Amino acid sequence: MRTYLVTGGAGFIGSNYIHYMFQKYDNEIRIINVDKLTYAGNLENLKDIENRENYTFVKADICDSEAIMKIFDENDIDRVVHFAAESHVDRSIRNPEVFVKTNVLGTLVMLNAAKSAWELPDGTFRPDKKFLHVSTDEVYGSLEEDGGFFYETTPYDPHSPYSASKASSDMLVKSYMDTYKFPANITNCSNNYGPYQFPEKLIPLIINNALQGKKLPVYGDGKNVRDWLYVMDHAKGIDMVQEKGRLFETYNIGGHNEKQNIQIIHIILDTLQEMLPDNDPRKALVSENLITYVEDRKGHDRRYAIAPDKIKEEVGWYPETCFEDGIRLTIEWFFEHEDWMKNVTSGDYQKYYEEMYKTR
Ligand SMILES: Cc1cn([C@H]2C[C@H](O)[C@@H](COP(=O)(O)OP(=O)(O)O[C@H]3O[C@H](CO)[C@@H](O)[C@H](O)[C@H]3O)O2)c(=O)[nH]c1=O
Repeated sequence: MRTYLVTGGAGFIGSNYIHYMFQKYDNEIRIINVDKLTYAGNLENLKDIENRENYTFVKADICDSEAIMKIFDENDIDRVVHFAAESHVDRSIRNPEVFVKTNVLGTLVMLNAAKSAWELPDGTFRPDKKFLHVSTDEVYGSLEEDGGFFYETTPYDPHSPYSASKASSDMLVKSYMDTYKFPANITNCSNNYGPYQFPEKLIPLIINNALQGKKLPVYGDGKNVRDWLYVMDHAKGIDMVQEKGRLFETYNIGGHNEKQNIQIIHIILDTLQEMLPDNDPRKALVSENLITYVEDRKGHDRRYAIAPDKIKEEVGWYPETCFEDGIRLTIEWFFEHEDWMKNVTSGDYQKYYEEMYKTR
């Protein structure tokens, strides 16, 4: 039975990945989930699988090398899938330190722990051990509005403290592959959306605000473009890269679904109107009048878009969920999980929201 060590498995993408893996492999795998449970990590995301015999949760910080080494000492880990990261660009602009600590130093700790557990006396690695580092397309910088794509060969040009920290972590993984032949892959994904996403990110924030008749903040002119990827497609892509991809390679994972932010907001409003029953009082609150243009994000990247070729040709992966279906599934999930949203938006979130949006 293959044993996975998943970091950040209580977060948005990590918890979707764990769900995907149990749906796919059921009792053929074991998953150990290590998560620090920051504001963005939530064990509620894993309620339905927490009692499985082949699942273990460990509360630990990836920067705590002793705690991480202990997991490797006590378990024969076959796969590491490294999600744990500070991920929100706006937060990184206000407080970069924690991004460097978690994303850069945390990745180094994970690399060192896996290396020492997997390395043989002759400097080669135990067969069939693999590390996958989950990263972002933001490391490539920003594209022109009217064309071009990110390729795996595109030079790195990160702009925000967040993307700079992810670029640094990618470089560390690359250095371990180049120097030690450490068995790893890097994936760089586009913007994810779907169940369990924390409402600091555009899509869940707009859904949550619209349902309460709160303003919908649009940064700048609203014409920045993101390439939206349904999170379960991403989870599948990660698994396929790890099992079918060439070791030491980078694979970009994109949604091939470019949309301007303002288009996303209109689609959400239309879909909410369509899905809410006539007798639901929230229906009257959902309105285009809530759209409010606010101060732009500092250094706001204009456009991200990933070329589909490499992962499709080499691994056979492509995004299966069209945006129309993905956004309906997402909204449906938020309708069915009102308590989840209430929980994550109580307490600290209110403070964050007021602080972040008070000048906006
Ligand atoms: C929260 C918020 C965002 N925006 C804009 C800023 C961006 O152009 C776009 C999406 O913003 P965010 O949801 O914060 O996502 P973005 O900055 O693109 O970064 C995401 O996507 C990246 C992948 O591209 C991930 O690596 C990041 O971890 C993830 O946070 O919407 C608004 O106009 N208003 C808002 O209130």
